[in-house]
Amino acid sequence: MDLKKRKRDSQGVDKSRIARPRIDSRPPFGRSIPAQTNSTTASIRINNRPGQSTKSLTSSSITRPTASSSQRIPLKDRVTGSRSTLYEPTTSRSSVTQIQNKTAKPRAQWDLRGRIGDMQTVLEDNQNKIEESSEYQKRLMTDVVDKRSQAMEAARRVAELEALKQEKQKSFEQEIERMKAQHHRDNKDLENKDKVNKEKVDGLKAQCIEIQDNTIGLQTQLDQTLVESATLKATVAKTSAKYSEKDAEFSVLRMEVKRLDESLASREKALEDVQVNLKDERQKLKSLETKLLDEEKMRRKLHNSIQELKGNIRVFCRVRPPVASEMANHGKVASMRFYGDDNDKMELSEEVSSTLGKVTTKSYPFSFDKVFPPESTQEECFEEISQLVQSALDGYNVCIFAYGQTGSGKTYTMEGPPGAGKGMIPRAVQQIYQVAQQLNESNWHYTMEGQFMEIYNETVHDLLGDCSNYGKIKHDIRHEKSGKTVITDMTSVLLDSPARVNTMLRKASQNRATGATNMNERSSRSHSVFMLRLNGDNPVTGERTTGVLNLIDLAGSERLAMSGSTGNRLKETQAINKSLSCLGDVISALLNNKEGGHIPYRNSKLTYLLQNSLGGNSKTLMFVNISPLSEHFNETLCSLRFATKVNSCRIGTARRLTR
Ligand SMILES: Nc1ncnc2c1ncn2[C@@H]1O[C@H](COP(=O)(O)OP(=O)(O)OP(=O)(O)O)[C@@H](O)[C@H]1O
Repeated sequence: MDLKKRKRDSQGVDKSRIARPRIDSRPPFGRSIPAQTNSTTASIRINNRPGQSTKSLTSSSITRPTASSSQRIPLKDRVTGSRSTLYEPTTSRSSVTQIQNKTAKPRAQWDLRGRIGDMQTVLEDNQNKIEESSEYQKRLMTDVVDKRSQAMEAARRVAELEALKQEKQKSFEQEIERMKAQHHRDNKDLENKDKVNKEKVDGLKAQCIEIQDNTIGLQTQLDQTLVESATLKATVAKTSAKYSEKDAEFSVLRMEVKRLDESLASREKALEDVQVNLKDERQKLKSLETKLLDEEKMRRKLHNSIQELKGNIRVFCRVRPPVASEMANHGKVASMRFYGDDNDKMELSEEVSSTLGKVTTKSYPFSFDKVFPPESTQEECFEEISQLVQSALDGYNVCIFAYGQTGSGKTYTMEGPPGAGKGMIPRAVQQIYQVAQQLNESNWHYTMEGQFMEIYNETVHDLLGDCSNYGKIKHDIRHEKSGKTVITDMTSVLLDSPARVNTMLRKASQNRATGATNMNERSSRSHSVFMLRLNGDNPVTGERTTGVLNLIDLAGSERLAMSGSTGNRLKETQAINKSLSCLGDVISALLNNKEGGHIPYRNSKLTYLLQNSLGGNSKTLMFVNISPLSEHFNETLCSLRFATKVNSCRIGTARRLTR
């Protein structure tokens, strides 16, 4: 049923069902219902809805039982479709006849009594039926009431269903709207996704193209690799062939190895014998080492004895050659003669005119430990002093001076130009390195520290320090009880290679140049002292030594009268002369050699600095440098006389310094 029709019907009870139940034309009894029975009316009031008019049901609208039916047939409820519990009356007229037929024969006309009796029976029967019908009607009425309440219930249910339907419809519509909106959004999303996917697809296409390009490239590489692979295969085949050859060679070698193994076994046997011999040899070597140490000690002792025999203070005289500039200026060379079996004598001579005008030659003979004529080389000079360097390594204090007038060759002798002409300082250091290495074999290990200072106008300057501090720091000299001389704030350089010495000399030269406007001038007017401290350590014997090698380039020794100086220069010259004179005094005092006698070391900075190198425990060598020119004759004479004085000085037996 469509919704509209159902809505219309929901206004009241379905009249088609209620008002027009299917009427069975058959009477409910076995015979026709009498007319008076039909006239029986039952009025039923039906309340469809509040406010609706009450409709009445007549008996005609009630189903009647068919006349022919003698069965009890349940009536079907037309509204609910369920079977009714009402049953029609079963008694009928024919049944009366049947009773008569069963009980007796048909009554004769005359049998009024019998016939009245039959009629009474029929009457009673009819009365029963009427009662039944009345009850049946009552039941029908009850049934109608039930049906009506069912109809109302059904109508209420229909209304509820209608409301539910409305509600559902509304929710359906909302759901449809929501779904439409969702659908719209989904569409949008899909469009966006589609767009993104398109972009991705485009990207993938581009990648695809790139991959295709790469694939082509790789294909090309693959082709090349295949070609290379083919080449390699060919190479492998060749190598395999070679390998076979080598394998064969290897077999031969294996046999050789086997042979060598056998040989090795025999050699191992021989080695064992050698090891036994070696053990013996080691023992011998050990005893030889001990012997060597003893001999080294003996060598030192003998070396020192020789030095002592030679004198702990020695004087060498060196005459420099005339330089080119002097010859160009028509310089005249003084007359000198060098002689003596040991090249230890020289004679200066000059022509002297008497008051009568007679010219005679006056000679001045001198004898020193060694005399080096102008042609002597640096190497020859060093040969003579190398033994003193050895003494410094052995732990003695050694002092080597260069004394002479300005320009006599002191700096040349001490430092010299680089290369073959190098002077005593670089040669001494070089020898020390060499000897120190040799002494390593006798378990002696040496370290060297160098200090380079200048004494100018009785003030000590550090030539290895910061040049900006030059002349600003006051350096004090202290002598420790151990015999070590300490100069405060003085730079000390570890000289672990000969190259370091050259660097150090350059630095000293630069600092000297900084301190003076004219370097040559300054070097002439100051004493420079290179102090090399040598620390030896022998862990085997436990011996430790400290030797000091002092190499001193003295200031020009020219006399005050000769220098013709004034002002500052005069002051400088006085300071130089004082210090040189003090040096002479110290040497004279040492010459007197009185035990415990006063030695005036403190009278000058130079002698105080060299106190420990000029005393009894030291070895001193003085180079007297002289000029070959006759114009310097008198100064040369003075220098040689000073040197002779020094040479006659015999310093007491030297003592070795031990730490
Ligand atoms: N044995 C030598 N052989 C060659 N040239 C030398 C020799 N001795 C010195 N000379 C040269 O003589 C000149 C002066 O020498 P040097 O500067 O060493 O003298 P000096 O005594 O140190 O002078 P100063 O007191 O001014 O320092 C220099 O040109 C130097 O090269």
